[in-house]
Amino acid sequence: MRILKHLASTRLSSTDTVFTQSFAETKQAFCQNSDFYAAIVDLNLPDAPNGEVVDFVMKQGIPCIVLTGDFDERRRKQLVDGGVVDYVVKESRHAYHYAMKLARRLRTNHEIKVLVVDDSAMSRKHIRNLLERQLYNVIEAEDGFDAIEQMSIHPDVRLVITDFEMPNMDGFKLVNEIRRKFDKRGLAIIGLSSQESGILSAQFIKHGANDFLNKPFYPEEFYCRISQNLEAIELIEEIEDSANRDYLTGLYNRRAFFEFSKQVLRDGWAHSVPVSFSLIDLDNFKHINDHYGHAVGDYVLKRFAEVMQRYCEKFLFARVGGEEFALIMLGLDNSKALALVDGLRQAFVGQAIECDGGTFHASFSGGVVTDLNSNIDALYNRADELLYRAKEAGRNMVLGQEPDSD
Ligand SMILES: Nc1nc2c(ncn2[C@@H]2O[C@H](COP(=O)(O)OP(=O)(O)OP(=O)(O)O)[C@@H](O)[C@H]2O)c(=O)[nH]1
Repeated sequence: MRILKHLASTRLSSTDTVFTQSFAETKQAFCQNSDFYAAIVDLNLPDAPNGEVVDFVMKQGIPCIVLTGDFDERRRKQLVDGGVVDYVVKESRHAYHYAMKLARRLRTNHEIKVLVVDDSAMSRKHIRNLLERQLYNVIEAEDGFDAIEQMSIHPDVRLVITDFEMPNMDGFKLVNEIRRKFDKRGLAIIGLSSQESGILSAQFIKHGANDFLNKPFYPEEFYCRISQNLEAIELIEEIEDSANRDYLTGLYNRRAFFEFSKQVLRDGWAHSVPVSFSLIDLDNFKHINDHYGHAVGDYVLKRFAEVMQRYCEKFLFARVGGEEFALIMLGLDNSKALALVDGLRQAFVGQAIECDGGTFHASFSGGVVTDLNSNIDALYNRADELLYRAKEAGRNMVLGQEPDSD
């Protein structure tokens, strides 16, 4: 219980967790809370020594993870066949981590689309049942052509589980086809086969699959492979996201901004809507650092980022330099974009920044330009000229372009 409480506080910190130590306490907890989304249960409780709690939890319609001290194959099979999400043996600390991780996944699995491709309806149904037990969002396809069509309808599928032997198009060909459009960073593919040939697994992987499972498989093995492959994708996403972010403010960094803004410009051009661009530079920032200290300077940058997140959430923005920020606004003409950035300025100036010596107010200057057909470098240079003029004219102001150049 101590280990579970510790893990819950670190790994499920955003979830309310209720701990019970007997069957009676468990029933009471269900009377008091109607919104549990998962349960981790021990089979042996002082007042319910034979796993009675499992039936009780499952009757409430809650996914149930068994975490037990005994490995009994007959019991394991009975529970897994009966619908528990997983049967985890408390062999090591890792087992507790695994159960917690699984509980955390159950909260978000409904957002993950899994495409199951198999010409056998029975096999599809079996895999669907296993996946739905862990609350995944399942889509089915009965052959390769159907699978390709389903992928075009659901491009947000994160995992494809495909059989090898299928009419019209085998598993290898399908993996090849899918990989033309979807790379390994965003989509995992697991191949399946009941053929004895050991070479199949290597061939599946060479054709672009991430993993392979021989049929028939233990449900636990199936679940381990699924979560491992999905975790690998999520990890890549996290790494990519942190490479795109500025460490101090959490906003996009300069490289990401320049990359993503190309698409915004393309969208503006394709839909013939204006695109406005603003360059923003905090005023007298050297003085803030010199006078209040570098830590306060950092704090000001973070506070500004927060205001920007609130004010500009619909648009793409980033910290593009030390105290320099950029914002690209699809669909706003120059006067609307100017009003938005000036509103941002007023909101920021209105905030008192607290520090050891009391409070002070910081400001920024900005330039806003608009163009339908310009590239990002040209917009940047023109906004920079306006920003320079705003600094020259006394700071704490935002300048738009002359009306006839909109
Ligand atoms: N605290 C802190 N300071 C930074 C960071 N990045 C850049 N700076 C500082 O920001 C200051 C920018 O100074 P300047 O370019 O002279 O501009 P300024 O003082 O804002 O003056 P104007 O732009 O003309 O209003 C420099 O002193 C940099 O060291 C950062 O991440 N944290």
